[in-house]
Amino acid sequence: MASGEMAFFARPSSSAVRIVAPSGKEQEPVGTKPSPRKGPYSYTCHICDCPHGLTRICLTSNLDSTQRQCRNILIYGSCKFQDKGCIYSHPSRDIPSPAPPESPVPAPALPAQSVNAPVFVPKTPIPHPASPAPVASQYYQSQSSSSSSSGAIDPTAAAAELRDDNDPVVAANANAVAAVAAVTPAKEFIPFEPYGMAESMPVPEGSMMSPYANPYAAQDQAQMLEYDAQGADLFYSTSPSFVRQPLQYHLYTQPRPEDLQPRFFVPDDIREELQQRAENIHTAPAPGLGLPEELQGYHSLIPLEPVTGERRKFGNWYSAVYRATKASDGLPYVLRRIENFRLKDVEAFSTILAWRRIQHPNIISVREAFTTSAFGDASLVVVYDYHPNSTTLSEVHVRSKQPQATSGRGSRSQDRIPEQNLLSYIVQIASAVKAVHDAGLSLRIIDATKILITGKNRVRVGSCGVVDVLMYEAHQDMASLQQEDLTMFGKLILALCCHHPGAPYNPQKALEQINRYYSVEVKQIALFLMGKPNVPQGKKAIDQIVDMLSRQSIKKVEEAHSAVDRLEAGLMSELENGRLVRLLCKFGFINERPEFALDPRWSETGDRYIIKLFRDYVFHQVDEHGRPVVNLSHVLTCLNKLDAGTDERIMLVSRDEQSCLVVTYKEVKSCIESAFNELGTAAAS
Ligand SMILES: Nc1ncnc2c1ncn2[C@@H]1O[C@H](COP(=O)(O)OP(=O)(O)OP(=O)(O)O)[C@@H](O)[C@H]1O
Repeated sequence: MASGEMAFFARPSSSAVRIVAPSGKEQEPVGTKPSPRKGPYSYTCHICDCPHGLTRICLTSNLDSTQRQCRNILIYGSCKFQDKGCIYSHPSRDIPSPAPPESPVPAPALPAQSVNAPVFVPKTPIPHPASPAPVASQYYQSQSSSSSSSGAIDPTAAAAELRDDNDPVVAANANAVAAVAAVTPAKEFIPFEPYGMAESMPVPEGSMMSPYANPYAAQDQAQMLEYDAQGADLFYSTSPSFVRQPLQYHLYTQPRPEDLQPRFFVPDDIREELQQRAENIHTAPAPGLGLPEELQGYHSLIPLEPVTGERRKFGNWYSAVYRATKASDGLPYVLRRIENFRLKDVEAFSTILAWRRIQHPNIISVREAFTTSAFGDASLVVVYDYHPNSTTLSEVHVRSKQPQATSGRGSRSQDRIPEQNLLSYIVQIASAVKAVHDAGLSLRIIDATKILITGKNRVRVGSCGVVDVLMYEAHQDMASLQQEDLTMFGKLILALCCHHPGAPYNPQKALEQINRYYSVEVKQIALFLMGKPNVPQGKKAIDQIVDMLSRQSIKKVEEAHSAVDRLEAGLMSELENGRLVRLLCKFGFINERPEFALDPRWSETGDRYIIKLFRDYVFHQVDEHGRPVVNLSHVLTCLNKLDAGTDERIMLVSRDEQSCLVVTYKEVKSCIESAFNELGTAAAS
């Protein structure tokens, strides 16, 4: 850790604060303990030996105490000890409480309006001039280490000590301490530039790369934009009219200390996946596609496959797939449209009701079905759950052409499917088939183009119920339909093993391929599904496959449990972040509030002043060169200690560096709670 950072974590060994006389005045030798009433600078800390007996905060000053206004007036608005021996001056009770200490305003070189203007900060670091570089923070840094042994910390002594120095540069700095503190860059707005810091950050030992490196740095812009534009040119005759910046999935948590990663942030791969899905849901429909604006309560239709080129068929019917938003719940759904379908019997929809009851992790849920003329023809539409960023098994493993989904996961793998992945697919599909057969239904189509990969090795069978409506008139026997399901399942395995859709039509060659690359287990399953039943009743059953897969099923259950554990751990880390965000929201409600309860200085006085100083301590630290310290680990550490309300003490220094308060996190926490409760009570009344 950089030495500048260490200063943040330096823990004062004592809360005693020595008051030092300004130069030119006589100073009592350190160690003597005169009566607090005797001399202007000869008293010790409120905490250890003050007449107030305060144990909460320690206030310091280097002014004459008889002239100096009591800080309790400044902070609490009143002093309990005003008539009981407090040595400071108290204004008449009729006079309103003065404002808290303010930073000295530097000589007005700029018009008043410019004071609050955003500060321009060049992106490239500007070399700091020799003077006035070593300012107060540098002093604190050295003092904090020495003070930990002496037990005395005195920020105002910085100026005094610097003045004593013969070095004219340092002496000039001493005069500039207060002014510099007033215009310290800590108050400036510095745009957060995570990757801008990469060069200055140390690379942890043993790390393969800088923890602050942009994970996308290797990708060139064109590559990233390809993701952005993917599908748009392919799918739409007119290109989308908007320009969108490519999303950098890891931008928001960089830079971050590597050791904090597992505890405070969801793993990169999971976050990227979830963000891609969220982004996928919010893609807007391209104009000029001639799609209906509204359709039985669905709007914002967007095609999920190319609208130009070869028309897609579903059996004998032309078909199209759209994503649409349902007006009643605002969620995205998939509409599978079958063109030019004339429904002869509304009873055909009865099977859709049966499908709606099937909720299975490997089946895409069926929501509803209806007919519509909104497309200009008589269309059948079946509505399914939408799984963003998914792609079909065919696109990834079977089909010879390039993937064409709006935003599918990964491109087609030319490689053989690893045995474990293949078995995982087989177990999941067998589970789906079993659920459907147990419900007295049949899938009627088990094909690589209709099975979606919706996550890592996660498949779901789709397009359920459509064939039931289309073929309702045929009144086919359910038992034989289920037998057909099993045969189709076997064909699918052959197609996947050979990653070719024509493989099932040359089973001999396909089995040779399986022999070469896969285990006997896979071959036996494929043979059983494709072959003739060898059971007395003359029928194959999905339960037989489930039995054959029992060993694999146990493995997959274990893997699924591990995956759940991993996700829960990720969720847990975000849970912590949620806690910190709530804390930051409280800060936001309290700090810099312009007016509350008719008091324009509410957020600057009383407990709120401590909160303001704590905010500065957490976020507005500067290093020895006056540069802002953007140190996430400092922020997280402070906020966690605050949330826990620890007894650890920290020293809060006012912006003018004229006073400091030594408080515990517990005390800051209670200040925040009381200030926030005040706001909450007022909001509720
Ligand atoms: N429920 C769904 N959620 C998300 N995307 C889906 C869903 N159903 C289908 N899709 C996507 O819609 C696209 C088109 O689906 P479709 O079933 O027509 O597949 P296909 O590969 O084009 O098959 P075909 O060649 O038979 O048309 C696919 O890329 C698929 O990823």
